[in-house]
Amino acid sequence: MRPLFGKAGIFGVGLLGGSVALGLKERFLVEEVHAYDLDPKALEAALALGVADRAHAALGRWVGELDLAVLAAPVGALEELGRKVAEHASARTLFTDVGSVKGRVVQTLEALLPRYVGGHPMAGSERAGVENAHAGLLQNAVWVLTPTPRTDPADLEALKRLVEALGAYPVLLSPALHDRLVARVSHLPYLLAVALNLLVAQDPDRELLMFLAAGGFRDLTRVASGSPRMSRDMVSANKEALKEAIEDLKGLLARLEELLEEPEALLLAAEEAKRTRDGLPIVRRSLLPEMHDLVVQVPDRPGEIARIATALGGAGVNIKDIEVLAIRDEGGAIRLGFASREEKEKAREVLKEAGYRTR
Ligand SMILES: NC(=O)c1ccc[n+]([C@@H]2O[C@H](COP(=O)([O-])OP(=O)(O)OC[C@H]3O[C@@H](n4cnc5c(N)ncnc54)[C@H](O)[C@@H]3O)[C@@H](O)[C@H]2O)c1
Ligand SMILES: O=C(O)C(=O)C[C@]1(C(=O)O)C=C[C@@H](O)C=C1
Repeated sequence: MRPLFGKAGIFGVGLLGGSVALGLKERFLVEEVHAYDLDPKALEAALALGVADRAHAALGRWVGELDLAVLAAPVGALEELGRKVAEHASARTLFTDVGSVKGRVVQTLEALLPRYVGGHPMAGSERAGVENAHAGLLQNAVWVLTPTPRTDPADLEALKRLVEALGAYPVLLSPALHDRLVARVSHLPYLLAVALNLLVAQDPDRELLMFLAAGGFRDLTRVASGSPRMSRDMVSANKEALKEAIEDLKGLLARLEELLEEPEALLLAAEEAKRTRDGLPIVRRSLLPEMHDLVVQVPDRPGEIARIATALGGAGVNIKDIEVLAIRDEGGAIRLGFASREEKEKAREVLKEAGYRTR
C-alpha cells in the first residue's frame, strides 16, 4: 500500500501534534515525519519517542519540500507561526491545523499559505506535551474540517481521506459555525470547570470542600487541570461565540434556580438533561480492535502477573491487552484481552489448570 503523503511536517510537537505524528507513522500514512518546535526539549522527546524522524529547531528550505504540514501550536501562536512558515512554503504542501478555534485563524492562514484547510480534532486531554501523545487519542474522534469558498475541493478530499485513515470521522463545518458550536460543547464547559474550582478556592471551608469532592465534582472539572495558558488562549480567541453561550447559560441557571420552587417542572428539566446526556454517542478510544476479554482473580502477592503471563506464554497464548482492574488487601483482578474467542478459551483453560479463577 502506498502512503497517502511523502514527507509530513508537524509544527508544534506537543500532545496533539505528537498524536497526529504517531498516527501517521503507526498507520504508514506518510514516508517521513519532520517536527518543528520552539522548545528543544519537545524536539528531543519527539525523536526519542519515535514520534518524528527528523527534528528542526529552525524553519528553512525543508518546509517547502513537505507534502503535508500540520500546525499544532497553541491557538494564540498559530497565526504568527503561519506567517513564519509561509516564508518557506511552496504549493507542493497541503497545510492544515488542529487549533481549537477557527474563525480568525482560518482567515489568516488561508491568506498566507498556498494550500490550506482548517481542522480541529474533537479529542484531547488535560495532559499536555509530546510525552502524553498517542495515536489512539484521535481514534473514533470527530474531526472538524472547515473549508471556505477558497478551498480547493481536491485538497479537502485529500484531508478527509487522511482523517479517515487516522481512524477519525471528518465533519465539514464553516469556521463560524464551528466556533459557535465548540463554544458550547468545549469552551463553556472549560470555563464552568474554572468557575466551579474558583467557587471552592474562594470558600472559607476550602480544605473541607476539597476533601469532600467526589466523582461528580471531579468528572465535571477535569479539564481545569489542563494548561491554563493554552486554555486561556483558546477561550479568548473564541470570546464572541463564548459570550453568547454564557448569556444562554446564565438564563438557564436563573430558570433552574426558580424551578427549585417547582419540583415537577424541575423534574422535567432534569429528565430532558438525562435524555440528552444518555444520548451522547459512545466513543471507544483505542488503537486495539475489539478484544475478547477474560477477567482473572489475582492474589495480592509478588510474582502473580509474571506467573499468569508465563503460563499463557508457555501455552502459546498471546496477551493483546492487559489492565489492572482493582487491587484490595486480599487480592484483585486483571483484565486480559485476546485477539480471538479461541485464544480466550485456551487462556481460560490454561489459567484454570494453573489454579486461577476467571470470568
Ligand atoms: N489539548 C487538547 O485537548 C486539544 C484538543 C484539540 C485541539 N487542540 C489544539 O491543539 C493545539 C496544540 O495543543 P496541545 O494540547 O497539543 O498543546 P501542547 O502544549 O501539548 O503542545 C504545543 C506544542 O507547541 C509548541 N509551540 C508553542 N508555540 C510554538 C510556536 N510558535 N512554534 C512552534 N511550536 C510552538 C510547544 O512547545 C508544544 O510542544 C492547540 O492549538 C489546541 O487548541 C488541543
Ligand atoms: O480533554 C478532553 O477529553 C478533550 O476532549 C479536550 C477538548 C474538550 O474537552 O472539548 C478540549 C479542547 C479541544 O479543542 C478539544 C477537546
